[in-house]
Amino acid sequence: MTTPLADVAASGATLRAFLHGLPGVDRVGADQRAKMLGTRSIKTTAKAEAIDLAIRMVDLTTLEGADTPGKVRAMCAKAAHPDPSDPSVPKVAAVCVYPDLVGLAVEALGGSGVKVASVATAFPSGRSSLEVKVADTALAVAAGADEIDMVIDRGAFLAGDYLKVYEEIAAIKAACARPGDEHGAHLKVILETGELATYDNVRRASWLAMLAGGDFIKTSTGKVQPAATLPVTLIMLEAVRDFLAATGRKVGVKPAGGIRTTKDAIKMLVLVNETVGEGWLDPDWFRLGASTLLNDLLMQRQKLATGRYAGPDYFTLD
Ligand SMILES: O=C[C@H](O)COP(=O)(O)O
Repeated sequence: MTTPLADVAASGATLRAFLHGLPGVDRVGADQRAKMLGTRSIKTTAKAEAIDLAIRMVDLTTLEGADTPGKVRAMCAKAAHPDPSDPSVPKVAAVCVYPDLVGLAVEALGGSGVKVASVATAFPSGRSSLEVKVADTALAVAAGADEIDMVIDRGAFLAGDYLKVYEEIAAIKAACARPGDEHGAHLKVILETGELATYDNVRRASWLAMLAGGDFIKTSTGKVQPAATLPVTLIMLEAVRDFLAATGRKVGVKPAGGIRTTKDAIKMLVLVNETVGEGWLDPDWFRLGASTLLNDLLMQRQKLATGRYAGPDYFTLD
């Protein structure tokens, strides 16, 4: 007898049986399909729309030990007005920073509509106790983070301790709650696909994160290679599509790490359109986590509008 979806995490054994019962990923098929979709070209008018959509989907990110208040303030200004000389350029979806910089980002972005995302849970390795991870999350939520980007415990996942990973995600989801806010901070669950070894594991980790309550599944921290590849993003998109069909709950997807060019971003949008359709072509359901993509989107946007590139000093540094 199959375990109902609501009960799959009743024990480590039921969870394992469920995750290992998911259909295996055809590796060659996934690579080929992602490659084929990655070669699709789009028309100029569609390209202009795609660039603006991609800008609206960017989680503008800085996750460096050397991040200063000044750098984060400058990034927030850019997030709200990517090109101050052109008010037709849309704002990005969110900025993404370390927990100690959330308060500053909230203040800098006040009223702009740009969300503040914070990494948490001993990012990027995730190697700490659950107590520390919950406290890390609570700090960011209390400082006003709209979104939490947590990392899964890859060590536990690869050792087959799926229940530990599930319970940790559920605990972090609980730490996202905020008094007077029905949903609390949105939880993005970073799988760090570059450490998961197989596409089957990417599918299993996607389901695990969604079953445990993740609002988004995210490929990578940006600190491990390979990061947001097309095949991995494809597998995660298929997972959210199948999860919606099975449970009625829609989950978002965020590829992050190594997305640097307009071409990279448009390939991602084609993948979304062809895999899960227009329902995910929205910043509420699809994000592009990137530290340096925005400038290229702005350059290509201007090239489309004017026929020429701005000089290299035109846009502020990412
Ligand atoms: O979440 C976003 C990533 O950390 C950014 O990675 P990136 O620097 O390769 O764009």
